[in-house]
Amino acid sequence: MVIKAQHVTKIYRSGQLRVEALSNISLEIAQGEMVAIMGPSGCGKTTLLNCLSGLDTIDEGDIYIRGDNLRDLSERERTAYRAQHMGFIFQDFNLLPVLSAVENVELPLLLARVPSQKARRRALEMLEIVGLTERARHRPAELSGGQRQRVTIARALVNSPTLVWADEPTGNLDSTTAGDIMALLLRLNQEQQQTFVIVTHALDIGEQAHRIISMRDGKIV
Ligand SMILES: Nc1ncnc2c1ncn2[C@@H]1O[C@H](COP(=O)(O)OP(=O)(O)OP(=O)(O)O)[C@@H](O)[C@H]1O
Repeated sequence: MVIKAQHVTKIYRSGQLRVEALSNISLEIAQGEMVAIMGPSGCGKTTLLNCLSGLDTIDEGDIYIRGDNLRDLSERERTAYRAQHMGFIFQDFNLLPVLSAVENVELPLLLARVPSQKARRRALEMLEIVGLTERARHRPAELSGGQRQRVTIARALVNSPTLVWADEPTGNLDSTTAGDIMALLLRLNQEQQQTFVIVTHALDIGEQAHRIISMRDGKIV
């Protein structure tokens, strides 16, 4: 199992308020699986993704990524682990506005000290895979929403992560573009055996995954 969660509870506290966002969640996700996390607004989907990926900490339970208990890793180790083994696709893109598409995509490689020529080659390869070769020199502001999302995907996958986390990857795209993006993720999942965990509201997107994890009120149902 690539991911194993056992009895995970996550509580948000602010002042007197206490929200149990995850209640006693246990799950397993296998290498190469594409899993969709679905459920109504506020049920804890984003929280689950943030906790499983180690972006956020949990209050009770254990999360194992490829056998390593996240609890046993320091903040710095978890950050390094994410940089090496994980890719993130979020809805608000997080692209750097002053960099071109290819510069945005090669950034994770340069941060990992890959030589610049090699990084550029690999970034252009990824842009070709997502069908954006012609837009490589454009900045995010000069791209459409769907094109920006494809740059985000190229950047998330450029260092061949074993695990890819996507939070509403098609959230603000029209249904045709959303379908194209999902087809792209499915193809990459098949070709490269990467594991995908996708949070989505859209049933037509979720149904294309290998498995749907349904949540309600912080629990898996
Ligand atoms: N930083 C926070 N502090 C306090 N409560 C929070 C915080 N983040 C989320 N919550 C609460 O935790 C619960 C789960 O939120 P989460 O964002 O995980 O839900 P979601 O299923 O992703 O929702 P949506 O589909 O609307 O994005 C909600 O009740 C939310 O209000």
